[in-house]
Amino acid sequence: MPSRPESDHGPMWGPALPGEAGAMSYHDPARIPAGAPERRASPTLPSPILPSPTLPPPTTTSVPDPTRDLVARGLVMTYGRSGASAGPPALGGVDVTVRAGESVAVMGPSGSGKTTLLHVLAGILRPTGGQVLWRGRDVARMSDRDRTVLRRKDFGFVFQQGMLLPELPAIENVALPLMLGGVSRSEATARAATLFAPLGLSGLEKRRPGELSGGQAQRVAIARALVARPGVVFADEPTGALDQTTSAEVMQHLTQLAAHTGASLVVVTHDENVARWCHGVVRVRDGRLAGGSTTPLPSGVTR
Ligand SMILES: Nc1ncnc2c1ncn2[C@@H]1O[C@H](COP(=O)(O)OP(=O)(O)OP(=O)(O)O)[C@@H](O)[C@H]1O
Repeated sequence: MPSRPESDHGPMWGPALPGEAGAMSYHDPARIPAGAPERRASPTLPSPILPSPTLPPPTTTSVPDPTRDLVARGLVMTYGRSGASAGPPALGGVDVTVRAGESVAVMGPSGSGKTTLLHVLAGILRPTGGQVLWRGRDVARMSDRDRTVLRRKDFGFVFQQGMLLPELPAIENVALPLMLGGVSRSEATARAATLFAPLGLSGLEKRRPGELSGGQAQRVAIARALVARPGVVFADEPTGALDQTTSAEVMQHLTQLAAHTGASLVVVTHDENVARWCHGVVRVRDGRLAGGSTTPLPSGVTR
């Protein structure tokens, strides 16, 4: 059994090592330190839609690795002008680590800062303070142009309504991120086509988004988010417009395809049934992690 060092680094995203003396169990809420992401039991998977992931299982080390993981420290986000007219911060000092290849659900009441956190992690919003470390770079300090390139190359996105381009057939919606990255139309379309069968979308390649059901459209959006093999997929209420059964199917496809390609996953959701599909849960209240503790920086990383 691999050894897990006694951790002074707070949240650990590696799977609990059952039976190991002193190992933190993510399945026992009483043993989770304040502010640490909860570790979730795996949902019972129906029969797999995709082949099993061929990549190594998620890391079991406890110290975040900013060269592989998405590591955010001390995130502060205040909308509007600074000074007296500024409202309370939407994020008031949040630390989150999303380990390579793992999935995390972000939960919390309406207005607690979930979407703001997702947008800051994904480089859509520049935070007022703090760091977002991704593959050795601080996303928060990149130029607008570099963040645009980063979002296109390294990140994928799924939104509540899919946000597919209504005038394009499904296959072209999926191929689009590749074409924007310089891949030829024929190769992009061929690569996009390989995702339709695993996602249960065979035969729907030429349909326009308006001719798809909500669940089918979200599966097309999942294909589009993952076709360029991003390092992280960000999903904001990806099942918010779906019924429970369709929602479970979409989450199964999303988590399986992410695992198959090795992508990490950040899912904002109000739904505990959606969060069950993720390795861990971060709870946000009033712009802070519920419990309020912060995670020390990994060694070698400075604020
Ligand atoms: N563009 C904006 N300008 C000003 N304030 C904003 C903006 N976007 C969000 N806020 C405020 O920031 C806080 C957090 O909003 P956010 O959308 O992140 O919450 P949320 O948890 O995602 O909410 P919901 O679950 O309702 O979508 C709220 O008080 C909100 O009013």
